[in-house]
Formats: sequence, C-alpha cells, structure tokens
Amino acid sequence: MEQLALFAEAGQSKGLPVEYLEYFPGLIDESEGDELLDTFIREMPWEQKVRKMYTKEVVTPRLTAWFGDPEAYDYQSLGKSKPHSWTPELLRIKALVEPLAGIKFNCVLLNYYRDGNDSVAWHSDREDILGKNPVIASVSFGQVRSFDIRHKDDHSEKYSVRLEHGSLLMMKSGLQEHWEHRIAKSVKPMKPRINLTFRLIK
Ligand SMILES: O=C(O)CCC(=O)C(=O)O
Ligand SMILES: [Fe+2]
Repeated sequence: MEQLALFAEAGQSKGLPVEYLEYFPGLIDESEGDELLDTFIREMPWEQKVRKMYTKEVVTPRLTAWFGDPEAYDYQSLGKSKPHSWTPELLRIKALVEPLAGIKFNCVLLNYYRDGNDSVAWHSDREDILGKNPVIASVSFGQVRSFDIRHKDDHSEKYSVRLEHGSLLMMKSGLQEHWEHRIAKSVKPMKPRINLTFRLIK
C-alpha cells in the first residue's frame, strides 16, 4: 500500500512514453472550465452502475453518464445502453479535441469522481466495438488527480500524470494494448473531478 501511495504522489513523470500518451494542459481556460464543471455536476444524468461479480454485487466507485448519437447503432446488440444525445457543451469540447486527435469521435463517457474515495481500478479500454488500437481523448475538470499507467508485461514500468483542470490527455494508438491505467483512491481530501473520454465506435 505504501508504495502505491508514493507512486500516486510522484507527480508529473519525466520520460512518459510519448508515443502512447500526450498531455495538453490548458485546452480549456480556467473560467470556462469552472463553468463546465458546475454545469456537468448539476445537469448530467449521473448513474452509479452495479456489476455482478460472481454472486456479489459491486457498486462502481464513481458516477457515470454516456453520450453519443442514440440512433447511430443498435446499442443493445453491442451490449451497451443507448447513449444520451450530445449537449452543446459536449459538442464544443469534441470540436476542440478532434483536430488534435486527427479523428472524429462519436461518443463520450463521463466519469464523476465525487471525492478521494471515488476511483477507477487498473484496466485498459479494449472493447471490440472500439477496434484494435483506439485513440481516446480524455478531458479533465476540477480536482487534479493522478492518472497512473503501468506496462502490462512489467508492472514496475510505471508513470503518473497529474491531470489538471481543463487539460487534455491523448491516449494514442497502442496504449490500450500494452498498458493499463487507473485513477487511485486518495486519503487526502479531494474535491469533485469530472473526466470525459471521447471514443469512436467503429
Ligand atoms: O478519469 C480518468 O482520467 C480516466 C477514466 C478512464 O480510464 C475511463 O473512463 O476508461
Ligand atoms: Fe480507461
């Protein structure tokens, strides 16, 4: 546990594998970011998902909401719920990240970390519907949290990026295949944070 805490506090790692990850601070300025954070907290249709793990029900330790074009796919056959329709705020952010990603996205998953108890465990975003090597654009608002990555074949190869208010983290092709990521829980008091991950369902 102690080692994990140290890792989370290590701050902005030098020598991030830039072929897989690119960080753009200040994509959105502070005052617009403050407004967006407020609007998202108040107006988004937040849900807390419950997953069945064997016989236990596990509550996801954060709130989520998902947006896209509700008519674009038969989401049920893709194993997904129907997304909510794009809002003007989400479309504006989508238009900012697309030129940097070099692709057009067609959905976005929102995560709301209410405090330091909210988190996302080690995982990679590898879903058939995203294709083999997805590019995912991740925009953050509110509390700075550490985004940790570790190599799947060697967990000692790890880095941490502090995702600042209004920043963009581009998760490039290959990251999901070779690396896992997480947002760890924190024992320090943490204010709300919202993260948007723009994705392309193929
Ligand atoms: O909150 C973040 O920065 C990461 C979220 C994430 O990994 C995901 O939604 O798959
Ligand atoms: Fe993820």
